[in-house]
Amino acid sequence: MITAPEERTRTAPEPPAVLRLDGCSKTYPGSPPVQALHPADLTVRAGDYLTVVGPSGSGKSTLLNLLGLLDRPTSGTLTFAGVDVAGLPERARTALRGRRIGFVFQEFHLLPYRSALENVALARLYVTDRAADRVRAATDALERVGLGHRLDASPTTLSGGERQRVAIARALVNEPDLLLCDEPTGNLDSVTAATVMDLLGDLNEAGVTVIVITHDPAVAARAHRRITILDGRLSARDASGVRPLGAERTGTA
Ligand SMILES: Nc1ncnc2c1ncn2[C@@H]1O[C@H](COP(=O)(O)OP(=O)(O)OP(=O)(O)O)[C@@H](O)[C@H]1O
Repeated sequence: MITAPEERTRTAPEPPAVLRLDGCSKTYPGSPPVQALHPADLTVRAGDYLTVVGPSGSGKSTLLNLLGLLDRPTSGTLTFAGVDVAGLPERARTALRGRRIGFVFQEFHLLPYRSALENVALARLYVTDRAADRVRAATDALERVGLGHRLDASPTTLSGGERQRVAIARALVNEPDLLLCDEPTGNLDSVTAATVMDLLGDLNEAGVTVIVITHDPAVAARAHRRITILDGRLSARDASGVRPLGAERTGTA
């Protein structure tokens, strides 16, 4: 079939949104209350690699807790994989989080008396009670992060970089829609940190949607999209610098 020129030049449709914030804000109660996140709009699409960078106290943890469905916004709507999650009951939010978001933290949070394989396989209890499936998926995930030869190793015998790889394998084991990383290199020396960031880049190249929250501009520079957070306000940053903010809202990124 001959394709009309206008069809050939038509741009590909945008990938689906994994996560959408529409006017999401967060105010912690107290006297006085603390507005940690001003109303913000943000869309994260399948295959994105996005970093949120900001100094201490700027609102990074507040945003991470919202993006990871660990907390609810004070106002606005938050949609994850097409589901409006702000009003979901806690049990449904926990299920969504366990199955569809992989978390990577600065402190690796591995169980010291379990092998690498067991640490990863345990996370798959969210999706199956079949032990053989859990072992297979955990083996695949550890191979994916280059640790197929250390399945039986205890985390206590692994280096910091290897521990973080196990944590990344654990985050991947349920094939999540989103990998959400909170200061993933915070406990690593700069050389090891670079290898972990290389791994996150490779995973993104392979199609994994990645968000990294960090105070480290070098880590942030790895991403295709960079969001800055300052005093609870988001702004978008790309190679050309800070983009002007949306006129109607200060937090459109
Ligand atoms: N539970 C809470 N109650 C009241 N205020 C809070 C609460 N949690 C955070 N805050 C305040 O909200 C603001 C943003 O805090 P947040 O922890 O999100 O920042 P952060 O960028 O993650 O900081 P850091 O890098 O130091 O961890 C800060 O002023 C903080 O004091």
